[in-house]
Amino acid sequence: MSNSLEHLYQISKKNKRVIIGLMSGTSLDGLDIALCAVEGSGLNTQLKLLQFNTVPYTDDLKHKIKNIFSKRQVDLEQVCILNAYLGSFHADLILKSLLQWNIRPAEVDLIASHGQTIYHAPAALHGLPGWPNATLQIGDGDHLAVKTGIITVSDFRQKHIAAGGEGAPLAVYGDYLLFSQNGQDRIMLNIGGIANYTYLPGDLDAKRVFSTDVGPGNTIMDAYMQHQFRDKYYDKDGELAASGTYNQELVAALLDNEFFRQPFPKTTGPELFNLEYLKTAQQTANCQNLSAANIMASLNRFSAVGIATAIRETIKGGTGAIYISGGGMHNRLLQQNLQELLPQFTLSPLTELGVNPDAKEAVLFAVLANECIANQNLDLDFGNPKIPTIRLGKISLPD
Ligand SMILES: Nc1ncnc2c1ncn2[C@@H]1O[C@H](COP(=O)(O)OP(=O)(O)OP(=O)(O)O)[C@@H](O)[C@H]1O
Ligand SMILES: CC(=O)N[C@H]1[C@@H]2OC[C@@H](O2)[C@@H](O)[C@@H]1O[C@H](C)C(=O)O
Repeated sequence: MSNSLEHLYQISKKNKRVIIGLMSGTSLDGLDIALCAVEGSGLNTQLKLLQFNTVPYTDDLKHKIKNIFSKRQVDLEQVCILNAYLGSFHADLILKSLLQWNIRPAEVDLIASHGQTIYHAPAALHGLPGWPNATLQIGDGDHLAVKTGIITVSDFRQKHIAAGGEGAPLAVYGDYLLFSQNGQDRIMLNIGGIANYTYLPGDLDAKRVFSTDVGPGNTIMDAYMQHQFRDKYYDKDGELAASGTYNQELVAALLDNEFFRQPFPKTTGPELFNLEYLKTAQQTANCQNLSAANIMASLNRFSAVGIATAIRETIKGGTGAIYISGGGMHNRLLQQNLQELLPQFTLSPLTELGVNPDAKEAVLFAVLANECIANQNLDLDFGNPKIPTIRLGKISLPD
């Protein structure tokens, strides 16, 4: 057996693994690096976050990714180059973080790399009869494995599609394993560029568990801020939106899309929710001349209503606990809007469950890599063809 294969086999037999989870999401703000100690697997998984870093991308890198991100036509040479570049660059960022944390690469068992989504095209979005769900993440795992010397699991979404899903949300697996609680209905809400949540019923019935995207979190707000104000990437603390008033007609027009009528679970992305989407809604609502503050207030309300409506549909007439993660939890107006729209629910930051909310998605990928490598059957069955019971990810060996 080769050294790497032997090493992989040894790691698969371990009961405790040190795993680095990586996430670079649709907001393109940087790379989240979560160093995790994972014990056990499946329903016996215990996870401790040992270290966490977010390394912001430079404006130049953001610009280069944006040029090929969620666009139907791009420069294919740039896609090809960025695929190799991001893999290798993420490896550099890991090595720097490990140095900072005083940890040798040999102490790490696995890297779990999400990569950078550059296009997400579920069939419901591309609408081409007979063509499959599809999604594309770049930043190849081989570059991470070779440069760091650490076995890398990456490209988690393809097998999900191959097995009947849409390639997302993958949060369902980790959320179920880490956060299910007997006796409490939970919504694990993540507000990134796109907002999604996992429903965890208090009776722990896996057949009722699901994760779904619910529409925009920050993505249109961010796009509008960046377009309107060259030096602003997002509406810090929701201040601009809070200085305006939302326009009811515009909010209604924003909500009037087939995506909101599709059943759960469903997925989406900035391929749909972008500035063009806003422009069309403004035309429908006949409100092209709103101030920037009023547009931001409307977009903020739109995100909140989309999220709240989906949650109320999931836990009909009930109450429950909502644990929030993702950058949108720092947007005060969005939080106020959500609390107003969901008066029967308790909204808390994920910190309350002992996990850094900014680290959550990176942590969830560490859990997926752990499941991929664990020398045990996957003891998960959601009974939902869109949430396949399958090990996800591709394994890259360093030599
Ligand atoms: N202080 C803040 N005030 C308002 N918004 C904030 C603040 N901090 C972060 N955000 C928002 O959060 C976004 C980043 O969130 P996050 O990193 O969770 O998204 P992501 O992981 O890239 O997206 P996704 O989960 O869709 O892949 C920023 O682009 C911004 O819109
Ligand atoms: C294709 C893709 O990258 N989707 C992301 C995105 O960001 C949030 C939402 O849209 C979610 O569906 C998914 O990420 C999380 C981590 C998931 O798969 O659960």
